[in-house]
Amino acid sequence: MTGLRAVHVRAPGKINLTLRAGLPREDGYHPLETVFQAVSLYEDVIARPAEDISAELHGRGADLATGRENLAVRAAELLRETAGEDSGVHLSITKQVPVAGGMAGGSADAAATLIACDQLWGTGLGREELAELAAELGADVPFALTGMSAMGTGRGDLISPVMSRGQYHWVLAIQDEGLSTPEVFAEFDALTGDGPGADDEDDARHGGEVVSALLSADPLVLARTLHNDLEQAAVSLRPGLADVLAAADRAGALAAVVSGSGPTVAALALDAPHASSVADVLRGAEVADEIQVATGPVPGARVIEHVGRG
Ligand SMILES: C[C@](O)(CO)[C@H](O)COP(=O)(O)OP(=O)(O)OC[C@H]1O[C@@H](n2ccc(N)nc2=O)[C@H](O)[C@@H]1O
Ligand SMILES: Nc1ncnc2c1ncn2[C@@H]1O[C@H](COP(=O)(O)OP(=O)(O)OP(=O)(O)O)[C@@H](O)[C@H]1O
Repeated sequence: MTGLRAVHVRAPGKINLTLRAGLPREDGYHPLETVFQAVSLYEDVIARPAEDISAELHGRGADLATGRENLAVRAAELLRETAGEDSGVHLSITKQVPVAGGMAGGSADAAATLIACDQLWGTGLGREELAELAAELGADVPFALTGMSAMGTGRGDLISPVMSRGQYHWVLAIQDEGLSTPEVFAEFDALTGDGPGADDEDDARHGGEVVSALLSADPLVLARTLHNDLEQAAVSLRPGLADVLAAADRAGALAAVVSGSGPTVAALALDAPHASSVADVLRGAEVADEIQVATGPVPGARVIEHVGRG
């Protein structure tokens, strides 16, 4: 124990700029090649010393489970066990990232919790060991630690940072009712059969295109590279998403793509004023429950405040 009274950590949601998925492996996971960008919708976790591990949720997640079903609680338990710690923590989590929205909100909670508890308990584990725990918790958790822009391979959990120039402006079309990630992957399998997958020659080229687009700082160049292999599966489960994609196009977005397993649609704009005008048009089109603007890339899970000893 460090004697700290509280640690506040913030972690971002993500968009998959490009995502290529292959055929399922023996463990059921799909090999991925994806380029992530962390965006300015955040999860805030405040960790305070307590006897046991518990959580309370505010914002979007107010009705989510606060027991072991919660990925943040599992993150605290895993860290406690790994570090041989015997103290507990109370987690106060404020969610901005849509729940089950394909933007990895639960993963951001888990990443923020690992950092917050590590600081609170003074576990002495390094960033690399925390990244290993992150991968145990879920495929999207390691990226939430790293943030910015990165390539994800393996299950999407092997992260290599990617250079990016400039800020990109996004309009996010958010739905109240989420999609289940395993169901979207199962629909992807049903639609692809044993067709081509991530080990296609084209795929490596595609990831490379996004990487050079990010160096250009030009949203028009990035727009041409957005792609998601899971989009068709998400649209098949939620046909209304086709209307969102079409409405984003009509609203003048440079390009739009379903993020990860959906249902959030991310539409790329030229700059901040353009994002605000695309957002207004999309609100008027009434194709989503909520429209938000966000920018990226932004940093991964980081400490905002330590509340001192005393
Ligand atoms: C769709 C993405 O958001 C893209 O970044 C991620 O691949 C999903 O990552 P995640 O939600 O952290 O996924 P996990 O919690 O590890 O896995 C949930 C379920 O999603 C499916 N899953 C996930 C990742 C992956 N590479 N292949 C999969 O098939 C599996 O059915 C798995 O049981
Ligand atoms: N802290 C948490 N926040 C949100 N969901 C959580 C959390 N812990 C567990 N869950 C469960 O996980 C499910 C998906 O969570 P999440 O919001 O991370 O979805 P997602 O953004 O689609 O994830 P991904 O993009 O990583 O697939 C939720 O429906 C919920 O049941």
